[in-house]
Amino acid sequence: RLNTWESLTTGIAQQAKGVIAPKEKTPFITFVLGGPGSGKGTQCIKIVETFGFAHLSAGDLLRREIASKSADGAMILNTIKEGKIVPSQVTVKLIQKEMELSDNHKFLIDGFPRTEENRVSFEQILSEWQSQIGVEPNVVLFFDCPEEEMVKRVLNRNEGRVDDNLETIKKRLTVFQALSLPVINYYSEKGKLYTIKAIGTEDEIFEQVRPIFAAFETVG
Ligand SMILES: Nc1ncnc2c1ncn2[C@@H]1O[C@H](COP(=O)(O)OP(=O)(O)O)[C@@H](O)[C@H]1O
Ligand SMILES: O=c1ccn([C@@H]2O[C@H](COP(=O)(O)OP(=O)(O)O)[C@@H](O)[C@H]2O)c(=O)[nH]1
Ligand SMILES: [Mg+2]
Repeated sequence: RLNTWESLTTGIAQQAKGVIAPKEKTPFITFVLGGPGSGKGTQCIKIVETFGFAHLSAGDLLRREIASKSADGAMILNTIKEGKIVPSQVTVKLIQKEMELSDNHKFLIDGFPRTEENRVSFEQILSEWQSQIGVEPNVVLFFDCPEEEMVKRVLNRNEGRVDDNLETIKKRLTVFQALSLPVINYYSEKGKLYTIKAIGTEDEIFEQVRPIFAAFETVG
């Protein structure tokens, strides 16, 4: 019997690709959290290479909306320039669509949830899809990085982002402290949080990340 997740995702996958690709596996969801410049995106690439996850960057999905000149594009651009958080319904819808279109069942959700409101909205979606197996992510990674290091990295990022300037970075750090740390604390209390000391080389940091996912691989 198809569960809710399977029937939903199969229907959409068929429409999109013209093939029947039933999803047999329970989704495995990882949230990747940490301040701006803490190295989330960089480590996600390594996790994808090593463990075969689908990488969904909330920031990339929002930037894609801006680039495609969609109805929400101008609002998203202004919000990002101000270092504020886009309304949950917009971000959750984009993430949901990507998950439905993916052939993968292992998801890295990078840079989301950034607020308690983001978290609750996403968990509501999960609960509709998979009421039988709970509404929590399986793993929450927290890249813990000193502010001065994050500022240095963001100013050197060179991706032409409208928010990678000192003025916006200061706002983003304030938003991170006020709105995102409560989400991290929530998952810490739930026993889901894996804190990574996010200083050192990319490879050194990945050696802290690797055993977390390796442990889940052996469990199955
Ligand atoms: N361990 C590291 N040491 C130095 N620079 C890093 C490290 N990891 C990532 N960077 C660089 O810092 C910048 C921010 O990294 P990124 O992965 O985009 O972070 P985030 O997604 O958390 O904002 C990028 O230019 C990246 O190349
Ligand atoms: O769930 C999200 C993710 C991102 N953003 C916005 O997009 C910006 C860039 O996010 P991204 O994750 O790309 O930045 P990073 O932390 O990687 O530097 C943030 O500052 C927010 O303004 C948002 O509103 N909601
Ligand atoms: Mg990023």
